[in-house]
Amino acid sequence: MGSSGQQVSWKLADHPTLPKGKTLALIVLDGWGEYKPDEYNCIHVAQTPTMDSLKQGAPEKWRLIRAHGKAVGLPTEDDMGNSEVGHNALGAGRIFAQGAKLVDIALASGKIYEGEGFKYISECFEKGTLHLIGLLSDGGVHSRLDQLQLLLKGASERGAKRIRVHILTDGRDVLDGSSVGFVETLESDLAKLRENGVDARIASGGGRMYVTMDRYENDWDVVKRGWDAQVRGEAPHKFTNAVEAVKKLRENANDQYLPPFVIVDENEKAVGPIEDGDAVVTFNFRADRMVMLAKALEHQDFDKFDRVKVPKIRYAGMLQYDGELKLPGHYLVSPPEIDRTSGEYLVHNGVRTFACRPPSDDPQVKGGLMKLVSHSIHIL
Ligand SMILES: O=C(O)[C@@H](CO)OP(=O)(O)O
Repeated sequence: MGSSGQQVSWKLADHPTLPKGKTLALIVLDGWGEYKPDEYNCIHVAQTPTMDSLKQGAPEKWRLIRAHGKAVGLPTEDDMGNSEVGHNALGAGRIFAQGAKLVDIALASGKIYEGEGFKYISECFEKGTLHLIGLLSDGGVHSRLDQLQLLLKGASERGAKRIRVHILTDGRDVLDGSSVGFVETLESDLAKLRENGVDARIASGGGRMYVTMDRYENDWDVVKRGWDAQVRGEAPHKFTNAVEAVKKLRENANDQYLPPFVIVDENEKAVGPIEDGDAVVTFNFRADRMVMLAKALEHQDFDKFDRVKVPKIRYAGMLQYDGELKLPGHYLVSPPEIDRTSGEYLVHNGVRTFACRPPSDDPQVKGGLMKLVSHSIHIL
């Protein structure tokens, strides 16, 4: 059965030019591409004899494929590609809407608020606080500021009376230093919510590479630093204002590596630690750098660091980040369901495949390009 529910044949017709029985290599070069041939294009400027000879040796066979924008299921042509969307799109043979686009559609139609995930967290709005944790930028790779803004508006209109945002500054998908402007924009949105009677504030923060957004269980201390600030309200730096915090901490670190900070009131008390009865949403749509926090928030038997305090909360991800682990169990938007990948077709047609990939790409590749199938050999 295909995703439409129709019975679809696995049979592949013979290729018109590729000979049968010969070995074929598919090699993915991360970060390689063609663009305007000017002095700022490092691939154009570099000496690339092998690629040049491949291109010039058989120009009739040379093709360019798009790895960004609508061609890979992103919302607009201005959206840059990235490893997750690339791995999902390669080999699918069709364009699947990716996380960013699925969230846009769900927010625009309002369906996000009708889903099980939102209903689940909104049970806490009457008595508890809604915490939103995620990357604060308009990079569009892991999250987007405009989606956070819509979620803040939508949640407050649907009963959230107390909201705390735990920000992670970017400087990787966007220019270093842009964090200050993003925090100012968020602060002015939160001020408007306060004018309308919603107690909305930034509660904590830190740079994405130093706080929270580690991936593939590389360094649990990164997640712990975030946990201490977000859940326990503890961090080495305390400020009463988030713009001031980011400006001050940037004197010694760039956006990606800002140390963790908490926002405190006039009595030095953290304004927004996560407590029993609260709701938590991680608003990144991209999975890889949210999975570790999702485990810490959701797993009862978590043992990667001492959480000290484990509040009883209702937690939902923007998307479900790991389909195999069903993590998290509650989510606001369903992730893309990528089926019938080229790897599956090859297996069904008796073509043996050998796949070799870096372990770091494992979760993404498993879902897309080479979806693990029983007859292929995968080497990490
Ligand atoms: O480091 C990451 O998380 C992203 C950029 O945000 O890079 P890549 O898509 O190459 O994994």
